[in-house]
Amino acid sequence: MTDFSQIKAVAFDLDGTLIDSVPDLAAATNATLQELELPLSTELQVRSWVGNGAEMLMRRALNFALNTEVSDAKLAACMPRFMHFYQQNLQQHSRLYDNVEQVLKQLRSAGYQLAIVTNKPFEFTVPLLKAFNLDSYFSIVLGGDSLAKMKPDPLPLTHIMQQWQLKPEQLLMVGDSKNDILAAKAAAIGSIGLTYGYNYGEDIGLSGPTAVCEQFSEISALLK
Ligand SMILES: O=C(O)COP(=O)(O)O
Ligand SMILES: [Mg+2]
Repeated sequence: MTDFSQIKAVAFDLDGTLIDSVPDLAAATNATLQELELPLSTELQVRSWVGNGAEMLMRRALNFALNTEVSDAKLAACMPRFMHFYQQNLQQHSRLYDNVEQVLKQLRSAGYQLAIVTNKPFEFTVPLLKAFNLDSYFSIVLGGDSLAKMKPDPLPLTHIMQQWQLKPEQLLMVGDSKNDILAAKAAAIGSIGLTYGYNYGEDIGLSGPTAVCEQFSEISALLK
């Protein structure tokens, strides 16, 4: 039986964990591809390309559309367009997963400190949290570009442990992707893997999280 009794703080992933953001990410990806007169991506493809930040999403989309490795220069030229399109429609078609707000409220009332550790660029992270009225739950918010390295590097998690003076057994990572689980392992902390998210179409259980949940609501039973 997994023992989370020492946990004092929880770091949450964002895309595929709290928010199903792929519909808007796909729209911004396709608006960028359309401008370049390239073939468009399906939402299913974009689901399998999310996980390593906006630039990697666009790199994967361009590699597929061009049927070859995109040059760094071409990718760099496209990024401002993607950022522009995504900024315009961050929450048009995105939605909160079931019971997210309820569980966050419960955890805060129970005294847990909560953080966001996402690979999404920081400039989109806070507006998206605000759009869904979630910003007040988190006292640390880290985007993929907030520190020198993003998940699966442990740096965002070790940063939180330093900020909040936590031992590894006191911090838990909750996410949908192997990047979340690998970052947690590298930081020597526990993790919960959620099965409903993206994870490149792979089973999150294969990454070996401490526990696997099928629904966000199951987290409250693990953290009493
Ligand atoms: O934007 C991404 O690529 C992934 O974001 P996440 O780390 O919140 O899942
Ligand atoms: Mg995710």
